[in-house]
Amino acid sequence: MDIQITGLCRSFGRVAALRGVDLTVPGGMFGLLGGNGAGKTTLMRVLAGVLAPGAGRVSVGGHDLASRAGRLAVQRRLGYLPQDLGLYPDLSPREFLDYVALLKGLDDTAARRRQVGELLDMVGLTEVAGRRIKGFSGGMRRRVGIAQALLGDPALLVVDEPTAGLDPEERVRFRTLLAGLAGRRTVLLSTHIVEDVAQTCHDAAVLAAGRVVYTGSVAELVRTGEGATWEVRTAGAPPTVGVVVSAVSRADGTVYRVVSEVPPAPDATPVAPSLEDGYVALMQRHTSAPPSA
Ligand SMILES: Nc1ncnc2c1ncn2[C@@H]1O[C@H](COP(=O)(O)OP(=O)(O)OP(=O)(O)O)[C@@H](O)[C@H]1O
Repeated sequence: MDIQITGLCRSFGRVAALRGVDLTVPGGMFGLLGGNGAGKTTLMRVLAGVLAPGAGRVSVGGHDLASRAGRLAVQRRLGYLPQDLGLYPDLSPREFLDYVALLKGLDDTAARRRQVGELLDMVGLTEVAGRRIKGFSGGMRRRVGIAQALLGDPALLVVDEPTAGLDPEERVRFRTLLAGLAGRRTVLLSTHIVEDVAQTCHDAAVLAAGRVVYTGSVAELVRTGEGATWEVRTAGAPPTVGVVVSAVSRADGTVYRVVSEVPPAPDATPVAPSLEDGYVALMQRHTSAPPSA
């Protein structure tokens, strides 16, 4: 289910959260990156029909979100995992999913139970399906969250910061689960964890201050860091030019990885960029460019 967004604006009082977003999401798994306050959650909430769009046009699977009929049509085919999904701690995942399925209008008891069972299986919670959610780890709770979003087999899955706060093992497991879901549906993954996008998405967009500053392939975003990623070995002070993205301390000094348009030190060595380097280079160029109207 493709998404076409043109000139989308959305404000909260005097705060302009989205300031003319133009974006096309073709399908498959698509990453939406951006720092705190960039507008990611606002965009997700507009797409999920939780917030009405301000100015601009948003079309999802050919349905225009400006009309109530369009929003309803999209909501029927959309699953949403918000950043702060409230789970009922005293329910088991089976009870919780059954409850959400009822709210979503799955009235046929046998079909509902079958679907809940299949989803519990898909997210790897069958063995704990009868236990109370309150004893679950962060990763298990997110898996309950993704299962509720998948009720009704939506063609579009909108997932907001799903791996924040998870330990590395849970994070890897959760993002692999998401990537597997993208086979036959569109998954829009909003995150500020660059590595999650690097490992799961072919295409991505970057939001900054309510605008799209990059949209295209992840490989191309990595290339933004080419010629601007360096290593500096020193026993002295850290480089003051560019952005230090990592510092590995060793017995003979520290190796700094630096993103900078110019060599950050006379003996700096150019290195191949990662997605994080490309992202930092993009943000650097964006913030040093004169503001557009
Ligand atoms: N309900 C609201 N009322 C007032 N301001 C809001 C509201 N929601 C978002 N904002 C503001 O809009 C801007 C964009 O916020 P948003 O939550 O969309 O960004 P984000 O990219 O998701 O950030 P984060 O990664 O921190 O969640 C911020 O300045 C935020 O303070």
